[in-house]
Amino acid sequence: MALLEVNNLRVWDAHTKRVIVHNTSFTLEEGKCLAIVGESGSGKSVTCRALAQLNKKSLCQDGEIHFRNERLQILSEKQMRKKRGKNFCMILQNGMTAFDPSCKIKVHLFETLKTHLNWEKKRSERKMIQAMESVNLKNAKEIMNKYPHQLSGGMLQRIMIALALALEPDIIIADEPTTALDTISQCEVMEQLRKIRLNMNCAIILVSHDLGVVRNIADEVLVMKEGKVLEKGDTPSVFANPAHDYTKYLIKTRSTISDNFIKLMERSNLVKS
Ligand SMILES: Nc1ncnc2c1ncn2[C@@H]1O[C@H](COP(=O)(O)OP(=O)(O)OP(=O)(O)O)[C@@H](O)[C@H]1O
Repeated sequence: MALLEVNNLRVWDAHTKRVIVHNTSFTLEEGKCLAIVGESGSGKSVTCRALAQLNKKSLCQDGEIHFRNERLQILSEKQMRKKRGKNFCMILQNGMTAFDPSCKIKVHLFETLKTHLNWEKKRSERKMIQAMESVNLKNAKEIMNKYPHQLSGGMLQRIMIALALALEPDIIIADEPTTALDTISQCEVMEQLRKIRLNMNCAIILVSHDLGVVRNIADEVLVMKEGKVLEKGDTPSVFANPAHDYTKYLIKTRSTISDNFIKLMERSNLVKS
């Protein structure tokens, strides 16, 4: 049984009737990493948000999404809210937008852990210190007392990953989690994601423009263009024998950026053996 099964997912704009995601189907197995690739505007983020039913109200969706055989569309918003965080955890492009700028980091963290796990502050603090240390955030207590603008993009991204560690979700949906980061932080964030997966057997849906990273981390790849799935398959096969010219084009043009990145990972012994 697949952890997540998506059948004929379709998303459209209720006002313009424009279809943004066309009849998309895929499955995600327990503990596996599925990468969604495609150029800007191809519908990757809208697809990810549709899974967690987090698109704007002006976007409608149909099709079927089963999580552990449970059909998500029939759940109420309250039931769905419980699933987000505990079962699905989203790590977004820009950590800054995930946090309320007027609150200290700890407020967001403790509220999230209270909502999903019903933990009291003390327990949340203990768990977050442990999780933050495991993603190389030293002085966790001090960091939690800061406001988002007082921390770097890389730190905020790692805090989101630490929160995911604490929540122990079944699926992490990471939508271009390293876009806003410098190369060193990108490398660290990807490594942390891989660690989470290894240590918690957590499945990952990774949206990335960087085909070098995808090749390195993903078990399966889904190629999207103009809201349609052009190609999907296991990573080595897609890279060795891309069926579509568009996939060939992406592999050719989107892998070079990551050469330095891969070298850096190799140097730090972070590349998958
Ligand atoms: N709330 C919305 N209302 C109407 N159209 C939207 C909305 N959100 C996204 N779109 C449109 O849906 C299409 C797909 O957007 P999406 O953000 O999923 O692309 P993407 O592949 O993730 O791109 P990028 O790589 O740049 O993040 C785009 O044309 C975008 O303008």
